[in-house]
Amino acid sequence: MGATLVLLRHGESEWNALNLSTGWVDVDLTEKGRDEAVNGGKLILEAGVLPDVLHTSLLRRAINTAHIALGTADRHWIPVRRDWRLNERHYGALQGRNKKDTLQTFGEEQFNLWRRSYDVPPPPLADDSEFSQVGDPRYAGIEVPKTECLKDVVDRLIPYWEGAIVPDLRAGKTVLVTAHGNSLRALVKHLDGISDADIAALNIPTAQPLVYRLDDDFRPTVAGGEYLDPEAAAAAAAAVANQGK
Ligand SMILES: O=C(O)[C@@H](CO)OP(=O)(O)O
Repeated sequence: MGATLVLLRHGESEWNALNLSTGWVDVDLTEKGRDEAVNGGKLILEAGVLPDVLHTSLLRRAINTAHIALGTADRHWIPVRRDWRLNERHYGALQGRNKKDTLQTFGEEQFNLWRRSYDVPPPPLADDSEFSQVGDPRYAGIEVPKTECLKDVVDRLIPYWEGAIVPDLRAGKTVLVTAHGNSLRALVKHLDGISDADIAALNIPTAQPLVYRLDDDFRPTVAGGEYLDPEAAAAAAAAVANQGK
């Protein structure tokens, strides 16, 4: 039968604009980020990949991107599920730190390991840090991470993929997932079977819809999916890759 999945990273956030590592810190979109979300919604509308259901993280940059994009596509009314398992990777003690400063202080090799390796988490964040989410009511009932590597994100995200998103796809719904650079890297790694080494080179651009047509086993029919605006997506992904330099 086949199913359609649309992945959308949030538009530029206030901390993207300041080049700060963000993770679970709940910053909003910039004006540019809101414009990017409108553009993402237009692309979705023009391509006719109209979502029937939305899955988002618990972070306002993803929630607001979905709200704006779906409003633009006239699909603001579809049902929504929000889950912490779609949150950005927790950036540990790097949350709130400038990426360029981190690179200069610790060197490029360590910076790249923390930023893009599969299994090296940044140092843990202290619970009493102003950037900690411990005690935030939205995470009642779960143990808030102190840091995460991409493997940790895969481990917490796949149960949600299998338990919440796949059932919607199986029911024939077109599913929109609005999430984050690294939580979407984790999902794409799983979908495309990307190796632990190769995932380091993958960057997800802000607010560029990425469409996966899936087969009956929920595997991509086209490896890597298809960006609705491939040129803009490639340029924006290259800009993400170069943050810190
Ligand atoms: O700061 C973050 O949480 C992420 C996404 O914005 O950054 P990076 O691309 O460096 O992993």
